[in-house]
Amino acid sequence: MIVETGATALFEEATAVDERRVLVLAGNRERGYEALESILDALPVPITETTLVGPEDRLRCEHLPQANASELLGTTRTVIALDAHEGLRPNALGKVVGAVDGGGLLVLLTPPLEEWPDRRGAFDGSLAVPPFSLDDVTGRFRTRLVETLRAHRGIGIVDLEAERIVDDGLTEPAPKRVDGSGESSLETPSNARFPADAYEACLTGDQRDAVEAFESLLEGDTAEDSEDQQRAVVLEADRGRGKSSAAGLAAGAFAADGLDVLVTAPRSRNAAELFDRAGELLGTLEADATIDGRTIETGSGGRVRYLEPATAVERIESAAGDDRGPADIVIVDEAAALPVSVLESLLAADRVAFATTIHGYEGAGRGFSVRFRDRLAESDHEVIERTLVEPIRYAAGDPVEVWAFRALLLDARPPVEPLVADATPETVAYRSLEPDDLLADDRLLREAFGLLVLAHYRTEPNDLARLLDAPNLEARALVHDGHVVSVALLAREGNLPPETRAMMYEGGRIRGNMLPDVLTSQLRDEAAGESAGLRVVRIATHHAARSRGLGSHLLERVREEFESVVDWLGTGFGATPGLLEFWRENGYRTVHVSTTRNDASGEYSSLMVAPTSDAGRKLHDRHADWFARRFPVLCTDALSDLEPDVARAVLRSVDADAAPELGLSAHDWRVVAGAAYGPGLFDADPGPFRDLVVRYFVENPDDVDLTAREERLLVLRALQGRPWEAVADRLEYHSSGQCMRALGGAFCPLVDKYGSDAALEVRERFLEE
Ligand SMILES: CC(=O)SCCNC(=O)CCNC(=O)[C@H](O)C(C)(C)COP(=O)(O)OP(=O)(O)OC[C@H]1O[C@@H](n2cnc3c(N)ncnc32)[C@H](O)[C@@H]1OP(=O)(O)O
Ligand SMILES: Nc1ncnc2c1ncn2[C@@H]1O[C@H](COP(=O)(O)OP(=O)(O)OP(=O)(O)O)[C@@H](O)[C@H]1O
Repeated sequence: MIVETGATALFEEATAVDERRVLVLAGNRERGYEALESILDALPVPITETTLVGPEDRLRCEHLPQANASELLGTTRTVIALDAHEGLRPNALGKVVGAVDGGGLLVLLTPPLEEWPDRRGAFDGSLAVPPFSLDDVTGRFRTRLVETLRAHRGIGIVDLEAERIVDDGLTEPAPKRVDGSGESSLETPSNARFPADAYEACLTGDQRDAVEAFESLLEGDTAEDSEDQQRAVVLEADRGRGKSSAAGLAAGAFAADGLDVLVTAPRSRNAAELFDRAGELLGTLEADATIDGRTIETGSGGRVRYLEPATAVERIESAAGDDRGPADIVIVDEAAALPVSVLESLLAADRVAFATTIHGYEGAGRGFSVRFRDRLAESDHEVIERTLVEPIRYAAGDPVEVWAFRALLLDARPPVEPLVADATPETVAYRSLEPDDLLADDRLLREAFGLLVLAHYRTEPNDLARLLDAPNLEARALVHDGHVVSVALLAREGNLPPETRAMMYEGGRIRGNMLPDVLTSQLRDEAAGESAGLRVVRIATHHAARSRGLGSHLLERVREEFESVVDWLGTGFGATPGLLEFWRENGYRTVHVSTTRNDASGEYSSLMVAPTSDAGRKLHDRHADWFARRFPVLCTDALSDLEPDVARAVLRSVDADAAPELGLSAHDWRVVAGAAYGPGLFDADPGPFRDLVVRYFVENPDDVDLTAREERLLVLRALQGRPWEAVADRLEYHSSGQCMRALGGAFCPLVDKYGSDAALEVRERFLEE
């Protein structure tokens, strides 16, 4: 009874101020469900607007397991109940909170709050990385979560055991001012090309501006507009600012104008709001629209339809060069939740819009900003950006948003620039970021986590829990005046018992242990997990203090601290020439490049090792040899599309001692020298050329002087076997013939450097002529 009354009061307050509230039902799980059912009966919320997120489908409403919480991204629910009794995935909490409507309620079913931190759940199992066990996983993330639940406004807590409302969660807000100004400012822009109804449907000025930005995707937008100019619109906002709706209003306006709009999002459901707004607008415009699931067709021949990302990419790619393409306009919703490689492929469309969330789930989807924005800037698209700030789903200042940002550190930021601008290796102190210190010092935690989030493709709320609770992880930092300027996340790997190694070798899966896992299961080295290692999972330097040696200083200090207790230091990351160079400079050497692109970053991953003991050296040396040997064959197979500059940097980052011995016969040398100095042809027998190229890059001799263009030619033609025309085109040679001569020329210094007597004889013979 008291529970229903409390929940009703909380719900009424939420509705009155268009904010959200949280209700925690802490105690026995069955009691929690009984309370939840009576609350749902008491609240004036239809079952169709309620979702239960948890392991079992126990209520009559929609049900999702925590693992599928992504389905809620971009949707709006009035009540969501989250059952955390069998464990809580921090990512799921982030996604769930963002989907609750203003005037809505998030109900958390938890164990008694005092006991919750010590209760291990399914997510904790994922943190128990061998050789550690579940007992080694701590409960600090939940300790912190409980503290925030108790401390923040707008959160009611019920102790089910004591049948007591511990905190009613009411904030007793002042009655809302009725603000008419918002309405009047929403005028249709002058010279608008979309119908006025599209603007009148907007709820905030920001949303109106966002809709207006879409007008740039119309043909002939400006006097100087050329039809060929590619254009892109980027909408960024925190959750619930109405960006999907803005995209929907624009989509409706395009379709009313007879245009074909292709919408894609990670899941069809994520585009629900977009389709609702498009359909409503077309209804208002009386555009004779027919709606069939995720396809709307208008009387003027326009259309808005949803396609899965993979299908959308396929259609766009197969229509490349086609005048009309698969659609006039492509809209990508929840873009940050898609892999960069998919976003890049979507950029093949001439007119494209991306709507994306800045803070709010999956570690703020920083990938979009960190990697994709650069690629967008490099593309031929003229980009218009809009940021939506004013909240729509709930009122500004919503206490639940404040709580979620803090509890999951969704808005964590590195220190502001002036605090670290003067940092140099001489001014900083090296320190361990012990989980207890992070728990006790929220500023330190925010700075360190904020730096990791900003610098990396995807840092999620789950990573916050890992940082605080995973037994295999350590964090180290450089601090300047107490502020974090460089941070490294380290994982202990290897040191695995024989049974675990055998299990991996026989195809079993293991948590964590990225390097031993790949070296054992893919590269068939059963002993790879025996030695102890430390992998640098992530490293980041504050953007205001990069290129001053801080990153290198941090790696040096890490090495000093750990070299006597591990056999190797290692790392694995999306390979770019700059990063490969950074790691190489710091003594790490490549032993493997993944044979598929990383789903999130779109790059091939490079694995590097810096040995610190004899055992580590043996492990490194055998893998470096194997890698140098297999690389040329991979270049015409899985790595045939590796960027030439990455291939150059990868080979240069292999230990020079692993440079393969040249087993070229006298005849092989005559073929190579004949092509370099005489009339011979590379195409007749590419094998010996390849060996020579690998040897050259890995050994990286000072006395051979090839230009970057010549080296790219060696990669593209000699290693990857790409057709002459394509290579000539890419490297801007006038013709295939010129490209062939250039390749011969590039081999001359290699023949001079490595050639056997047979090779030098050939050279002399042609030089004399
Ligand atoms: C496992 C991983 O975490 S890999 C991912 C590494 N982290 C990131 O990419 C996040 C963003 N980048 C950063 O935070 C920093 O650039 C770091 C951590 C890579 C390097 O930190 P810094 O303090 O700048 O390192 P430091 O000054 O010792 O070395 C810089 C050198 O590394 C190389 N380098 C590092 N990153 C890049 C890059 N993206 N592009 C080109 N060169 C690079 C360059 O040689 C650079 O020297 P330069 O500026 O004189 O050309
Ligand atoms: N112009 C509008 N007319 C009617 N409802 C709107 C409008 N704009 C936004 N809303 C409502 O506000 C809520 C948030 O809007 P929307 O889903 O477009 O925001 P979003 O920024 O895309 O959010 P998310 O990041 O969660 O996807 C939804 O419930 C939506 O129905």
